[in-house]
Amino acid sequence: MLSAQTNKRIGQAMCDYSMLDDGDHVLVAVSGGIDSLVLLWLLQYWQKKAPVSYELHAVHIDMDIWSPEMAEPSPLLSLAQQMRLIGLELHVEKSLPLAGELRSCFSCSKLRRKQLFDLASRFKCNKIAFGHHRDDLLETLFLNMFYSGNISTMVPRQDLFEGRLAVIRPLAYIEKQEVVKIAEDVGLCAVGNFCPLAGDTRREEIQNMLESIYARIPGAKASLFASMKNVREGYML
Ligand SMILES: Nc1ncnc2c1ncn2[C@@H]1O[C@H](COP(=O)(O)OP(=O)(O)OP(=O)(O)O)[C@@H](O)[C@H]1O
Repeated sequence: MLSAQTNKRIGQAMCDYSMLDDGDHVLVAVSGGIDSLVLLWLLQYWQKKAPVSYELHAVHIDMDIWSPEMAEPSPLLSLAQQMRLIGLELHVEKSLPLAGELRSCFSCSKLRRKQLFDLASRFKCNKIAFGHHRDDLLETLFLNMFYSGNISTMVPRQDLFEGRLAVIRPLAYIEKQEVVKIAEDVGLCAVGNFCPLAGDTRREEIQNMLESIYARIPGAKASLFASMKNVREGYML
């Protein structure tokens, strides 16, 4: 189900950033997208063979976008089906209202992040796992350079609140296509995304740009990824 190479890369990321420790309680943020479903399956799969013992708490924030008039089934029903396949319970929490703010990807994800942090504290979790992978990290690097004028990305591990909580991204070293392959092998399916704002056009633009670079320059993706670990500060402005 997990190729040796993919397994090795996930293990390397876990090890490089000490992602899991004995006694950890990990809140796994499950959107219903394929990345976080694979993440949850994977953390459960690793639980059986990891040298450390940890607990998983799968949590979904219901963004309350679906309505019965929509042609497709409720995402919560589809999500319940995926959870049966994984064999874990899912805690579903209604999203907090966006107080006076216009709905945008930025405002929704900021609020969701805060809500997940609060839930981690409520469930006594010391880690939160997100489903971001290597392609997400690379795209964010370019998004930040092109639109915010800084060189940064999402890190595989980020310690917050004086170390009381750590955000971890166990898929940080594997590519989207490896995530999709795991999903196919396990039989996981992404749940429909009904957000009218779905499809981040800036991110899509960067994705297209990177895809065309990867197609033209062999090894460019690996090299770009390696460069994030090899910043020569003395040669920056
Ligand atoms: N509604 C949600 N409830 C819980 N966690 C979420 C939710 N939306 C996003 N997340 C978390 O944030 C991560 C990144 O969010 P993003 O919006 O990029 O996800 P996505 O592309 O919709 O789904 P996925 O990353 O699971 O394929 C997800 O992998 C997941 O861990």
